[in-house]
Amino acid sequence: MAPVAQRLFRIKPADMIVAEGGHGEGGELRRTMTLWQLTLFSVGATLGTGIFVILGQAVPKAGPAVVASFVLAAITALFSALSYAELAGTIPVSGSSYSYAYATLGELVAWVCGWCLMLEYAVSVAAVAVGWGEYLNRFFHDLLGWRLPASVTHSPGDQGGVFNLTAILIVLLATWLLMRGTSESATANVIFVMLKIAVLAFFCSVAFTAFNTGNLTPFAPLGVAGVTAAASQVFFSYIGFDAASTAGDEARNPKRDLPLAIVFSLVIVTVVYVAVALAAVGAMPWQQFNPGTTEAGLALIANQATGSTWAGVIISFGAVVAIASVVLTVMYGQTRILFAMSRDGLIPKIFQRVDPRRQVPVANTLIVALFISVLAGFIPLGQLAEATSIGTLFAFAIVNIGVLVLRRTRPDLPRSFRTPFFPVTPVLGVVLCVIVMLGLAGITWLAFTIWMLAGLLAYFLYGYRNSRLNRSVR
Ligand SMILES: NC(=[NH2+])NCCC[C@H](N)C(=O)O
Repeated sequence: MAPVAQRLFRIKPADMIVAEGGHGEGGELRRTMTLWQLTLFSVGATLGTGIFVILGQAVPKAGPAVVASFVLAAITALFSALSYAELAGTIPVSGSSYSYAYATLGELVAWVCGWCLMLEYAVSVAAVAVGWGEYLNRFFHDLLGWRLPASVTHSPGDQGGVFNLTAILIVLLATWLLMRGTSESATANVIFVMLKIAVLAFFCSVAFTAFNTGNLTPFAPLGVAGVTAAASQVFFSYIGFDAASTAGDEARNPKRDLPLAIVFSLVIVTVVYVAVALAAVGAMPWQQFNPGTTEAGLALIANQATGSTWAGVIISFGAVVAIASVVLTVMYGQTRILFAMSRDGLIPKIFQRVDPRRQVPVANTLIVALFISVLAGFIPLGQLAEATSIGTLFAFAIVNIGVLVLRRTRPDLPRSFRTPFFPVTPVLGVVLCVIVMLGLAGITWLAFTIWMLAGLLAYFLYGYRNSRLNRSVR
């Protein structure tokens, strides 16, 4: 048996990761996704509750300068996106940053990364599902003048909530779709994304009719600190541009397409967000964005701008259909990450069992659905979103470090994309991730610490012993 340190930092060779991509027990994943589908897959995983709900919550922190916060968050995301693109083009498999860390920084870091990805994926699905419920309720309210009772639309303790049934509903619907197979879901996703962009464009056109430049001055009433605080909060809305990196095993031409899909999707969402944020703060004085009452914020602004509820009906209907696509694609991503971790022996085998008829990891999907439902039903949106961001930023930092390491240790590997201005870009990537993390609440840090300790415990009790690399390193 190898000494402990050697086992903790054992590396899974990049070539080996590439060679075994897509094989599970009982079947293989299919290579069906094109560049177009991969890009829209990432956009679909990104545009969601962040822009539809969290924008409204961030305005009181920064004032009209929330637009600058969106740009700041986009820049943070961009540095990490370039690192993702480089690693995705070098090690084009499913499993995202987890697989990259395994090839560069060793098993323990890979495990930590995979554990953070559960925050980025499973926990974020719960957050998104809660935002979905808000729009469903706004839709009922604006169309019928009736809403579901607070007891089944809020988490316990929040405005009389008992448990958030609406959020759980959408999780179950996505589970059902995923069980029917990937390529069908990818096609459905293209339609959802188109709809989502159409709804946001509609919002902009309505809000711009009520645009008042007076609303933009003073631009940054709460100063630079307000802008950065809001940037930490809206960072959540950018999470997901990396989603294509979880579908490497199902991409037709992963080496060429994954890096492009990652960068394209980030550019698309940045343009959309800045336009929507500008339209929102131009249409409504920032003082009227009240942190407690901005539920389904975009619909509310549109109603104010038009003086009637028809615009709200359209926006909330679109949001309900569109945010559903985030739940779908991100849940898909989570199952594929667990698939990769299970293949490596770090979590139990049940996660890599592929149903031979449907070619889908069925048990895996059901376990993920259960975990997400519990979170979505019982924890409020703000906390879920912050937990998502802190875990994601940590994983992003590791990816940036991974680029630095792999250039040194494996300069020979063919890279279909190289991050520009190396090593400045990945180093800045790490620094920006840390700055944004520092903007998150103390309670988020506490939850994150507990989550990480639980992860380490799980690793030493299970993964450390059952790792498939145990057979090669002796
Ligand atoms: N891994 C993910 N793509 N998670 C989804 C993140 C949330 C998404 N950015 C939104 O605004 O709703």
